[in-house]
Amino acid sequence: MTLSPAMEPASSPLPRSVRRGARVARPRHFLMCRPEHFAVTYSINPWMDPAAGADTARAVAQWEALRAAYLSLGHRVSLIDPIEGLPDMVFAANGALVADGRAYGARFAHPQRAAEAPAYAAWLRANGFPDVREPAHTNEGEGDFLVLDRLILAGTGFRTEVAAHQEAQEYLGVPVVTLRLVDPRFYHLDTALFPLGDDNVAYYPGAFSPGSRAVLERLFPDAIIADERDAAVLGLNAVCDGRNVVINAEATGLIATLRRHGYEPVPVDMSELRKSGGGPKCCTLELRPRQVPA
Ligand SMILES: NC(=[NH2+])NCCC[C@H](N)C(=O)O
Repeated sequence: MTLSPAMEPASSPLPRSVRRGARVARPRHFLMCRPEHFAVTYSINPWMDPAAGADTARAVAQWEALRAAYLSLGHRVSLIDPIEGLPDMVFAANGALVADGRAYGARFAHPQRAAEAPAYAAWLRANGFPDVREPAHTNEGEGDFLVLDRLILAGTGFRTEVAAHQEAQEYLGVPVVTLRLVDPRFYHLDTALFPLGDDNVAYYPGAFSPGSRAVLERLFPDAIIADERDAAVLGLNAVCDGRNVVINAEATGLIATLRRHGYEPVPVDMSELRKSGGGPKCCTLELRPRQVPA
């Protein structure tokens, strides 16, 4: 039933636009890498247990379903060729940070992934993003840099160095806000927080230092707060286009909360890729074109 404005309850917890179902999706351009060489052969985060093994065919099937979900939502997906011997290359988010048509290249914290950085930089240069900055400091791309409308949130504590936050800010000319991660299960910012559009976010407070939690409360008084159960299935490793939220299916509490706030959850099964510590967002690098001034 649609309420006429006069009939709306005086103190509804949600903004009027949400009650009218006005969340608007914006089409995106994503870069992905098919996990043909996916494996868990080393351990650089607490999710990775080489002894437990991983099923490459299952990972590919889950990844194909993720790609199909993006395409069905009207997004564009480009592909970078996977490289043998780089089992984590499927996690395209770590390959760079692309904003306003320019790319800030990655520099991985662990030697096992180092060769991914030049591969992603070369792809970007050959595919419409000639402006790729070679970073002087360790950073794992969109794993630790999340772009909002007016600022970039940047994680540190496990992988990306604060010096890289400053380097990205100087290069891109966008304010970069440093957030300190403290729980090793949430070693990248994109495992603990995702942008919702409209300069709002969803996050799990327990992943952040007290000071960073206070920063988040101050910046995002209307944020969606996730609990530990949803965080522990990597429910925060989600991709929102402003309306649809592609999210791990097991994050049932967060899925219900998102729906209540007017978002359209699109659950996906990423259980095989989670054995490496990844979810939908990790598999997805957003390619943001140059903004043409209005
Ligand atoms: N954007 C992400 N959170 N990527 C997940 C990367 C997973 C990979 N095994 C690593 O530890 O580096």
